[in-house]
Amino acid sequence: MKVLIAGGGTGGHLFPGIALAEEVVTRHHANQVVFVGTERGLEARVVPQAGFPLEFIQAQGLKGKGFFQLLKGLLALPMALIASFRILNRHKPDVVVGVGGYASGPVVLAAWMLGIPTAVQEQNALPGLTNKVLGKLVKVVFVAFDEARRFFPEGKVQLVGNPIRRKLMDNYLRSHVAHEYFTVLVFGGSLGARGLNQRMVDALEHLKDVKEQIRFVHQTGKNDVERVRKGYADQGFQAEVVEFIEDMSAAYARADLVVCRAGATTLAELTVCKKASILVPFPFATDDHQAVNARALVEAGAAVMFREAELTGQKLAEQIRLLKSEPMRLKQMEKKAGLLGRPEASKELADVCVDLMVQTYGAAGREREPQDAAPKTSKASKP
Ligand SMILES: CC(=O)N[C@H]1[C@@H](OP(=O)(O)OP(=O)(O)OC[C@H]2O[C@@H](n3ccc(=O)[nH]c3=O)[C@H](O)[C@@H]2O)O[C@H](CO)[C@@H](O)[C@@H]1O
Repeated sequence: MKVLIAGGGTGGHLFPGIALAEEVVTRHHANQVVFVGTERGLEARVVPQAGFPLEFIQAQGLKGKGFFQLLKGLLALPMALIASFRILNRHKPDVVVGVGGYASGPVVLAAWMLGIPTAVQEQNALPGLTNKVLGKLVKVVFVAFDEARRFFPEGKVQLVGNPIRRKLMDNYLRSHVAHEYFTVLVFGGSLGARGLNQRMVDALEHLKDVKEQIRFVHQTGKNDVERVRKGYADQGFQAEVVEFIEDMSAAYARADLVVCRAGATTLAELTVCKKASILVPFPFATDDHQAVNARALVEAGAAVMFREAELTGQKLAEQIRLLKSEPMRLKQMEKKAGLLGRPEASKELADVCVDLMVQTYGAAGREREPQDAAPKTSKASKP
């Protein structure tokens, strides 16, 4: 089976795609995955690192950018479609899955026009514009929140959760590694969050009395690392402050408490890794979708949420102190987070991809050019 995954931009869109890709290629040695993204997205760095081929198209967003940006985006669409047709004709995928982000729209649209089976994966409780439009065309819409169902045609929706990268899945079985100090992991989605960085630095002066008992691992995003590092140092706290955490699995495993945004992929990871969290949704997310995402965890008792506008450093410090002082409550929150986890999401997505391929091309998949074909011996047992 060959799956083409389109989209990316940020980690929240890309990493569920990587998780699906990992599942597909581990199922059978002849299975292949190719990604299509944009040169300015996170995929340009992460996909090659993960060992998957990546094609680029030039694509732009259409929503919320003003009239000229909209016009620019619309004018760029025909070129993006032509590039997508070329890529699809070259790779001849059995299934195309859009994960959101700029490249997703044109590639999934082109695949649909060519009669290739298509699906989209919507990570959030409130879908973005592209997925709402594509949802009308594709065969299957994967959602992670029940709230997202109502935006898509009935009968196409499959509620499977957000796929989690393989390395993070290790935490499903072993969510803690031994460590000496109470450890707080602070991160602001894949790009970091200045607002959250500031609140955390402001909180430190209210945590001085427990500074010997507490450690921080803090991801800042670009251009804020020095300022935040200095913030911890000035107050005498031990903290690992980095721009981006490559190994989130290790970071979660060490964390007793997570302070973060409420991006959908982050939340899926918190539940699979069974982590208690303080959530501060990104206040400018389209339709406030991060707050809606967060609600599921808050209502289940797995997290507490603060709106950024109402969160002072002092309030954040009080909440950290409170949770640190109540290990039983933290354990309960972890348990409740775990109950929401969907560790099988990538498997379920991959199963549906196989079904889509079989329905359209039969069990052997599409005929390919010899250099691209699966080894002869394996064809009978595909996928
Ligand atoms: C500002 C914005 O619109 N953000 C959106 C974006 O968020 P964003 O890209 O921030 O995505 P999420 O918070 O959902 O996921 C972040 C991902 O990045 C990984 N990670 C994070 C930090 C780090 O240092 N290293 C690392 O690997 C996390 O493990 C996770 O896999 O996509 C999400 C999923 O559609 C949406 O819910 C968010 O609202």
